[in-house]
Amino acid sequence: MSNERTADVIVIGLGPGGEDVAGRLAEAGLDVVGVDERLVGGECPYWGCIPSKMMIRAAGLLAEARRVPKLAGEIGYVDPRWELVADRIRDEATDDWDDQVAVDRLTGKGARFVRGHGSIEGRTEDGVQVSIDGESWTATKGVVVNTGTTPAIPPVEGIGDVDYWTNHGFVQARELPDSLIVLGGGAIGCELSQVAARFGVQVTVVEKAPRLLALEDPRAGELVATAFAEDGIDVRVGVGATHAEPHGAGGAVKVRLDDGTELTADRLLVASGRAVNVHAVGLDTVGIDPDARTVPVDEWCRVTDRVWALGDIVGHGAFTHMSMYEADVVVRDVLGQGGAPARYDAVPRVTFTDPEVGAVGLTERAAREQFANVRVATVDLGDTTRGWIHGPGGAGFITVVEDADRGVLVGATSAGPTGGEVLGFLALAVSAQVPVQSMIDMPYAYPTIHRGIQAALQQLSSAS
Ligand SMILES: Cc1cc2nc3c(=O)[nH]c(=O)nc-3n(C[C@H](O)[C@H](O)[C@H](O)COP(=O)(O)OP(=O)(O)OC[C@H]3O[C@@H](n4cnc5c(N)ncnc54)[C@H](O)[C@@H]3O)c2cc1C
Ligand SMILES: NC(=O)c1ccc[n+]([C@@H]2O[C@H](COP(=O)([O-])OP(=O)(O)OC[C@H]3O[C@@H](n4cnc5c(N)ncnc54)[C@H](O)[C@@H]3O)[C@@H](O)[C@H]2O)c1
Repeated sequence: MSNERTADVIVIGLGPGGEDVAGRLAEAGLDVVGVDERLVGGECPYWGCIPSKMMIRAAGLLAEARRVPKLAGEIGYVDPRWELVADRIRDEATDDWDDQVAVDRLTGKGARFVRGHGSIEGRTEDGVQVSIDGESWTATKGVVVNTGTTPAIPPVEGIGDVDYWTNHGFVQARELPDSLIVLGGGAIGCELSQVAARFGVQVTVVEKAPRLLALEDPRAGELVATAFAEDGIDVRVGVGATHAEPHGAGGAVKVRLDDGTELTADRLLVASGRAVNVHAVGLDTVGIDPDARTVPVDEWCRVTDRVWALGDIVGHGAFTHMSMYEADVVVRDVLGQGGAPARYDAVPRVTFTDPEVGAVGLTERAAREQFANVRVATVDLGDTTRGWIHGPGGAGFITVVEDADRGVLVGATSAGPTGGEVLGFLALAVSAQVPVQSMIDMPYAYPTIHRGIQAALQQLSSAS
């Protein structure tokens, strides 16, 4: 029996990266056990990226339809139907939150799958000991941890009495409320606020930082706030919630803000960041501070000897593409294949609001802290041919941040109708350290939005 509870590698948590690691190591011939207490694939396919982008696709169509009268004629009354989105999420995206396809994909690659709670118990000479729902297992070669995050519920008095939503409640909703207070104006808060508003919900966003998307270029938050005003969203920035309480039937809520304002709505959506639970997965038994906000790893995603961690918990960008990027690093390290270790100077990210906000590398502020000689230039899309042609929905900008001593970009933001796609060029430029002069000297197709990159680069020589 004990052999059944021994494997070469145990992967605890099968988010996008963990699933990839387990499958690839099994395909390479290792005896791999993948453990997940919920659904194989993690947050992204069932409650994150994919369902939220399905919502955004639908909400974007509504917004475009409403722009038709300004540019193309009459299409009549646009009547949003949330049930179409809810059905598509249930039937096409999540199989009604059933992961059988993903389990079969994983076991088809040769891995074993155990549904349960995994936790590291410590290390012995035989390997790393893992408890799976209380049963002891041994991983002779090592353990990979990809357990992700859970919503961080802010210390707002009374919030525990409120029947609030996190992303899970919103994604699984068959009906939207008439009104919604969104706590947090980061990526989740902004994307879901705009979806709700475009489906007719009266939305108020409360963000305690001075602006929306506070970690990005300040122009991005201002641009999104302007778009939100057009969507009828009430944006309150620089103010946090201090108290919340139920306010009638269902999930109705009353929220008090620290400026004394009281808001009421049919539902509260908490989107105020995410938390890592080191203790729950036993990383404290291998030396990690149980109160750590992220799990420190080296450039090969090693926590310590024979323990690797990847994805949101390592804190180098809570994105599916970073989880997959780190998965590749871990697979190569476990198999001793070498290659490039992880680097984080060109992390791309896109907030899929309309306008989309794409960014890579450093913001201007972060670059000025790191480099002595920084130049920054911004082009407004309205001043480019394609942005001007686009008309309604075409607002945006491209900002480039240069380390002038080396003549390379160290950061960039592209916000606009295709901000996430334009980002591809900028991400390559930052990652490969392409000389700014060679990007200025090349031709750019006309009239494209990405041609605005050249205009921004040309301004760098006269920028400071
Ligand atoms: C609404 C929303 C929208 C998003 N949109 C995007 C987007 O557009 N693009 C993007 O790149 N990212 C997006 N993200 C972020 C993205 O979902 C995560 O970065 C991604 O899922 C990677 O996370 P992860 O690899 O750390 O693991 P996760 O996806 O968090 O999965 C962790 C897994 O570990 C399991 N687990 C946890 N603890 C244990 C345990 N002790 N034992 C066993 N199993 C355990 C969980 O059940 C889960 O299945 C979004 C997130 C949200 C919430
Ligand atoms: N398009 C994407 O790639 C995408 C989409 C959604 C989520 N994500 C990932 O998921 C992660 C979590 O998203 P998130 O939006 O929850 O976190 P976040 O950290 O991006 O934003 C949370 C916001 O809530 C605010 N906040 C915290 N406490 C508050 C309070 N008491 N009152 C008012 N505001 C408060 C913070 O100031 C912050 O701006 C992100 O870091 C992102 O990496 C990515």
